[in-house]
Amino acid sequence: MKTAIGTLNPAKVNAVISALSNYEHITFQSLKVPSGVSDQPFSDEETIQGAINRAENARKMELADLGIGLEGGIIETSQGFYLCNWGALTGADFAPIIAGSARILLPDDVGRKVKSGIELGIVMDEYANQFNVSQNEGAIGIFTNGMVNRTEMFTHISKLLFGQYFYMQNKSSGK
Ligand SMILES: O=P(O)(O)OP(=O)(O)OP(=O)(O)OC[C@H]1O[C@@H](n2cnc3c(O)ncnc32)[C@H](O)[C@@H]1O
Ligand SMILES: [Mg+2]
Repeated sequence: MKTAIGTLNPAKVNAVISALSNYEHITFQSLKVPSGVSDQPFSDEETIQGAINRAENARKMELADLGIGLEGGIIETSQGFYLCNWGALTGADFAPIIAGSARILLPDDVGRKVKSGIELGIVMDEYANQFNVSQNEGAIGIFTNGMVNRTEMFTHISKLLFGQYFYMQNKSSGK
């Protein structure tokens, strides 16, 4: 079963592949696609929409059976700014399957810089004095001292997505 992944970011691609490593009948193709939302989504709603758009764009461009989209964003609450990440799994004959991940509070100065219009990836490189944080451990890796990295978090989302898909398949085939 051919699945198109709507990104070339290795932190995301490796996450999807590792989540499905025991399912050999599922093959993957990754490609860069438009998310249809801002480069830095700023609400759950916008982040979810970005994930759905990536999944659908990837599926259609690759003529694949399934499309998967993973999108990172930030939300503002009365407690401060939180990192949020969402994923979507789509196919021609079912409504998008959605899943979100754990969220953590960001330092206020990081959140405010993102709110002022700078992408989190850029803010994080400067904050951590590193290069390409978003393609490696991610903000979540930096702020959890490496205990949960971005790939691990997206692996969890990928399992939540495909798990729901397999459940739906089994249910409709009466298993
Ligand atoms: O190539 P794509 O798939 O777009 O990967 P990306 O790293 O840009 O990731 P997103 O578009 O999903 O995330 C939106 C922005 O938020 C940043 N971002 C999101 N989560 C992050 C994290 O955990 N660590 C660092 N940057 C993060 C990311 O770098 C982008 O600037
Ligand atoms: Mg991006």
